[in-house]
Amino acid sequence: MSNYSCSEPPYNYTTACNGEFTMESLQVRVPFIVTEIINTVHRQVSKALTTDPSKAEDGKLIISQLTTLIHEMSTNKPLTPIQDDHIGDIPQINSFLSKYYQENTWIDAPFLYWETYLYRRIAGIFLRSNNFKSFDYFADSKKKAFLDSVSAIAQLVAKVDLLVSECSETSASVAQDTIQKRKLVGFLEILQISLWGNQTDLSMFPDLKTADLEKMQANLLSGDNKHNLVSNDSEAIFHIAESAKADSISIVLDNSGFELFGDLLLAHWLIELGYTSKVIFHSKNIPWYVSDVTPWDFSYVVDSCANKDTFINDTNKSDPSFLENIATLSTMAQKWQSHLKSGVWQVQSHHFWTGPYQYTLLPEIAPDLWATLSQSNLVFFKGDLNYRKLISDLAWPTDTPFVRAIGAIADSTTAPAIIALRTSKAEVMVGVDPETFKPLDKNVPNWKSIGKYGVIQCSSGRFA
Ligand SMILES: O=P(O)(O)OC[C@H]1O[C@](O)(CO)[C@@H](O)[C@@H]1O
Repeated sequence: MSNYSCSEPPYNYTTACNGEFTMESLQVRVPFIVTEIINTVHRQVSKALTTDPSKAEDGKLIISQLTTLIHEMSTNKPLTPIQDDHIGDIPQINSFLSKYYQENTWIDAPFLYWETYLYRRIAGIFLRSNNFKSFDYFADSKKKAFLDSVSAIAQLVAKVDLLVSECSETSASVAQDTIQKRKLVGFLEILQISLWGNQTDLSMFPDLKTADLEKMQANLLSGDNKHNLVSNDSEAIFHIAESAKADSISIVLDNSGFELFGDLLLAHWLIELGYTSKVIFHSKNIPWYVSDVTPWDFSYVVDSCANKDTFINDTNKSDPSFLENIATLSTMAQKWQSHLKSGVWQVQSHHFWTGPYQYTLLPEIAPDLWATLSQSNLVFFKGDLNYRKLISDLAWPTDTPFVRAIGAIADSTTAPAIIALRTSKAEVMVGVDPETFKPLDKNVPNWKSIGKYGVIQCSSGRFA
């Protein structure tokens, strides 16, 4: 029996309650993603047939388990316990499943639950194999989307480098309040870069073409996206950042590639302008929602940026301004590499991030992680899934205050400032004024789930 009600908001956001988008996800979008994984493994099997028969057999077994999974989804079977793969989190996930969602089928279960269940179950299929334990079935698409972003990356690095140097100017001829204004303007820009990078997510757009990616990035570069920001606490965030130098700031990452690049620029800004002495990046430890960052992706992106050859090809090799930007990027990324060596930047992974839990449960389910996050003054949560978990994926009325929706982790005596940078790809949203959302409700079909609108929201926690 499910423990939610579809009749009165706020209710759990489920396929059963919310027809169109979740149903489309269950029947089309997500099966497409699983089918792409099957195709990827199939290519591995074909290669291994003559050279490594045991790998080929292993691959075939994986394909059959993935096929079973698609069949269970399409025939709306109950969500069965996940087989243990011994990385440590499955018993807790299964007991959560049996406590709250026993006997739920795919359609009954909350969208948040069945989708996280699916990605965790897929990871288990690979982790339990002999030859594919550390195989990242999403690696190729993540790499491609990153390399396709070259033009936007080159332009953004130049922009951020300039903003940092303008804000760091120490000459007596520039008044302090001018520097302060520049810092505010720069901070607002950086937040926008990190926010809109979240549009380029390969689970929402699994078939993302280079031209579509470039179009999204062009909207970010031109500033057009700013009109689609429906809730914006950026100035409040700036004042919290300014009010006290933090020992650490945390960024709970979402997608690799272009979005991660924007997050690295945010971290660069925070260190260069002295807002903190340490940035902790929180990544996933298994392939997740197609393009989420794993520690491997993190190193790949930083190292690729440090290496000038990554982006230079026959088309751009004689473009002087491009080459200048790539040189700037390389210098900046070499600094990032040394931050990673010295611990100024740290990448941490925790099982909690790939569980099904809403973040009100963070202190209870992962007290160690919550202790780390609480030591940071600011914790940035990137993207749609983190946002849904922050607000327990409930269909709150759209003008519910963000602080109310995130519940206990907004505690005003102990909690860090919690910041959401999210482009909206699901029907749940809070903290938007009626004069903003009412016209959208009326005029833009499915405006909350099309990935075009964004929010920058903040709970001030102990800085209230
Ligand atoms: O990468 P993000 O921003 O978390 O987006 C992924 C989310 O968007 C969706 O496509 C729709 O909610 C889900 O796959 C997932 O919740």
